[in-house]
Amino acid sequence: MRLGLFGGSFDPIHLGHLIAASEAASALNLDRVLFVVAARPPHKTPVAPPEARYEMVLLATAEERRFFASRLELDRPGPSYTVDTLLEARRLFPEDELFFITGADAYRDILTWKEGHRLHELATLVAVARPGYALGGVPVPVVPLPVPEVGISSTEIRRRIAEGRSVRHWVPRPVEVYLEKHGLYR
Ligand SMILES: Nc1ncnc2c1ncn2[C@@H]1O[C@H](COP(=O)(O)OP(=O)(O)OP(=O)(O)O)[C@@H](O)[C@H]1O
Ligand SMILES: O=C(O)c1ccc[n+]([C@@H]2O[C@H](COP(=O)([O-])O)[C@@H](O)[C@H]2O)c1
Repeated sequence: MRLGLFGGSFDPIHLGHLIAASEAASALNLDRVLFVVAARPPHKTPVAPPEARYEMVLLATAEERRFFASRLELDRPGPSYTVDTLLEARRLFPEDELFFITGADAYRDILTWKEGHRLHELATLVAVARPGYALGGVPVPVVPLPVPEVGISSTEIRRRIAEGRSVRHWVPRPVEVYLEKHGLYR
């Protein structure tokens, strides 16, 4: 099995993530993509609690056969280091070929990540394009993946909600309902 792990804070998950994951799945012929919710990202402090971000990922991935929400980093104490996630994934799925997918912008700092210089030995690293960021300039071997440019970010979604503006069509409809129901980011 060719297994993709899409790492992110997902605060909240949005259409930019889903389009990138779908392009990666097609381009790399992935059987499954697990959306790995960074419970305690080492480099930033999410606004919504981990369980809420995970529930939104569950809602957003429910209708796509190949997409799954992953609790790997929620059920592990301490900071959510990618090296620990890849080692655990290799233990859980020893037969699978692993692909770790995230934005090209995130990889530019990869040498500051825990054991960042050796992550490419644990999985094929896939860097999806993001508007405003060049695909090059990553200091370790990665597979660059051009995807349709979607200028949506979680930061912009949180800002719009705080300003009382709609996020209709920025996130899947069930996520929009969840955000309203729980009053997140107001
Ligand atoms: N619109 C997008 N197109 C392509 N990649 C994206 C897009 N939005 C996010 N990504 C990538 O997906 C990964 C996980 O994203 P993350 O959960 O941090 O969302 P984000 O929108 O970047 O959040 P924030 O605005 O809070 O920093 C990141 O590496 C990011 O670069
Ligand atoms: O392992 C680390 O030290 C590390 C440091 C920074 C970021 N990451 C991972 O990079 C991915 C993208 O991060 P972000 O902030 O864009 O959501 C996500 O899976 C993070 O857990 C990992």
